Amino acid sequence: MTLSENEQQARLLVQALPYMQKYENKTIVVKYGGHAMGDAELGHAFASDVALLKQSGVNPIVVHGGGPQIGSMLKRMNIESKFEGGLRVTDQATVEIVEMVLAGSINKEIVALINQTGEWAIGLCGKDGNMVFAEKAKKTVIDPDSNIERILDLGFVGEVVNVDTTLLDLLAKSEMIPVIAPVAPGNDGHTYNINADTFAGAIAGALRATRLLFLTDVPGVLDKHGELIKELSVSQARELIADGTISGGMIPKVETCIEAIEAGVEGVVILNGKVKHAVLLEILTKGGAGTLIVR
Ligand SMILES: Nc1ncnc2c1ncn2[C@@H]1O[C@H](COP(=O)(O)OP(=O)(O)O)[C@@H](O)[C@H]1O
Ligand SMILES: CC(=O)N[C@@H](CCC(=O)OP(=O)(O)O)C(=O)O
Repeated sequence: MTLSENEQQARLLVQALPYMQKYENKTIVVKYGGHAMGDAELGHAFASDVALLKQSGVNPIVVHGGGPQIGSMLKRMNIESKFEGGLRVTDQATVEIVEMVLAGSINKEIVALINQTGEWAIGLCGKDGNMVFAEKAKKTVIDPDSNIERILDLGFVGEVVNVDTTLLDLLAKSEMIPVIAPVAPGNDGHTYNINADTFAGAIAGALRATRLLFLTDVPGVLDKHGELIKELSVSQARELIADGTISGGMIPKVETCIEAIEAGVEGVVILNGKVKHAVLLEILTKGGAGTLIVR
């Protein structure tokens, strides 16, 4: 016997109930990466997922990136840009563009998309409400030729040194959904450009979030045969980095996941932001959608 369309829809809605109960009043930080943006339909689907979570009693917080969008604006302005160790070398002219693109246009685009659903979003960056403070990143790399460790001077690239959750705690009790750009001040008065994954990890850690979701452009962490790994412990994740299965941009992402879990986040999920409604499928369905990393 085949189920009528009505019955199928009703079943789906009923199946979401235990997950709505599980996440009621819990904080879910969603990192929305620049590669997952750009498609209008996907953008609307993302905004409606976040809106639905808020409406069902969850406390969603969006942290967004915008690497490719910063890249195109720098190109339009004829400012050269390069990456070292996965981070954008950021001089004064670059940090001004980074702040303009991240805390300006991209932030407000996401806010507008969520507001169009009838929910209320508020656009912020680390500067608002003294939320995040940064200091100059102290990143080192091993020179492959000499095998000697060298310190990278990345200019105004920052590392998060403090998160004050006063504003976010206040917003959690309100109708507002925070949408945060990864830009923060330093005690030295400079503005710092922070990798959006790292920034999302720091926010989730400070809030002891129940879930931290990373929306990227692959289904999750893949094994040696390219198959999706549904669940990983911190130690298994470390082994996959050590044996080279996890490489490139996935290394800092998984390292951020590990740090977030060690800071008190219950579980981190890496999933494909190019799949429509990826957030809802992950949070409100049985199968989940990507790779769950837990302690
Ligand atoms: N084991 C792995 N599983 C999945 N992706 C991997 C793995 N190892 C390396 N990668 C690479 O990591 C990329 C995701 O990292 P990154 O490009 O930094 O994401 P984003 O720009 O979304 O933050 C994937 O597109 C893939 O090329
Ligand atoms: C220091 C550093 O590299 N900052 C990033 C911030 C944006 C970002 O991380 O965006 P995605 O998540 O889309 O990659 C940058 O300038 O590109």
